[in-house]
Amino acid sequence: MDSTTTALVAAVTGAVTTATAYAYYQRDWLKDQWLAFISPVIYNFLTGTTREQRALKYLKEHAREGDPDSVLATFDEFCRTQEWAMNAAEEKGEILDEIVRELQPTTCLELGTYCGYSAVRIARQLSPSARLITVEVNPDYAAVAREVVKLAGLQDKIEVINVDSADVIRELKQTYDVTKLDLVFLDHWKYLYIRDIKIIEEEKLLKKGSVVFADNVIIPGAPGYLEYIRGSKDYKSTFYSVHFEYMDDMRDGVEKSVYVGDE
Ligand SMILES: C[S@@+](CC[C@H](N)C(=O)[O-])C[C@H]1O[C@@H](n2cnc3c(N)ncnc32)[C@H](O)[C@@H]1O
Ligand SMILES: [Mg+2]
Repeated sequence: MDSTTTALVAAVTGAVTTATAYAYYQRDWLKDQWLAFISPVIYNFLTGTTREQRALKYLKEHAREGDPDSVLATFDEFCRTQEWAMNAAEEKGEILDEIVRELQPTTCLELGTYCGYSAVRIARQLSPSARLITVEVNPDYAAVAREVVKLAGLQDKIEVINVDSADVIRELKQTYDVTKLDLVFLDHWKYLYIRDIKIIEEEKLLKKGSVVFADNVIIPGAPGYLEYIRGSKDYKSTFYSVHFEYMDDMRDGVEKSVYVGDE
């Protein structure tokens, strides 16, 4: 081998080794991408339906109408026995349940509705006068979520808005008659957590004791948000180590931040 070939072989071997090591190091992230985006595309192509339509069909066939607990249990069953979906799932759901029980919020905002699993989870525990505004940018997901909410009988408590989260937050006071938010659930795309919490602050939508609950701060991960919220004197934050949704061998985390700043 001449020196050019030797250098080329060394460079290729080095690149492959580095890429393999990186992929191994990032294997949870890769698994997440596979579950969330790659495998459904293949299945959708083969069946001519979407995962969300398949989930809705399963819910309509198996859940008790007007019974939110049955809708949640059936959705969990679908995700564990049929297809994975990016719902907050049981373990994080129980933490969310506990927050709602303790806080007794009147006005709740969720960013990232998807099929409405966590919206149903939150709204089923709200008092008669309380409400949840949930925001979903994808029209197909929003349409499924509205049907899931209706199946659970919670359409009077949950408003599903199909607009980008930033636009809704800026309109909350004017258009949606919101004064302050008691509970904010951040569960849309992770890089948007920091953008949107800052808009929520600018709009002065938090009051002392408001809770901001952020999902998936480890997988896919929201490091910038964690650094911001933990470094701010306006929040007291607690991290919970939990399993990634429907994956008993993957660790994720959620961050509960209580607002203690000026109103
Ligand atoms: C992880 S899923 C939400 C899961 C849901 N909270 C649950 O636990 O049942 C994230 C959702 O956020 C939506 N999303 C992403 N960016 C958004 C934005 N800027 N505004 C509103 N929704 C957004 C995505 O379309 C996706 O459906
Ligand atoms: Mg999530």
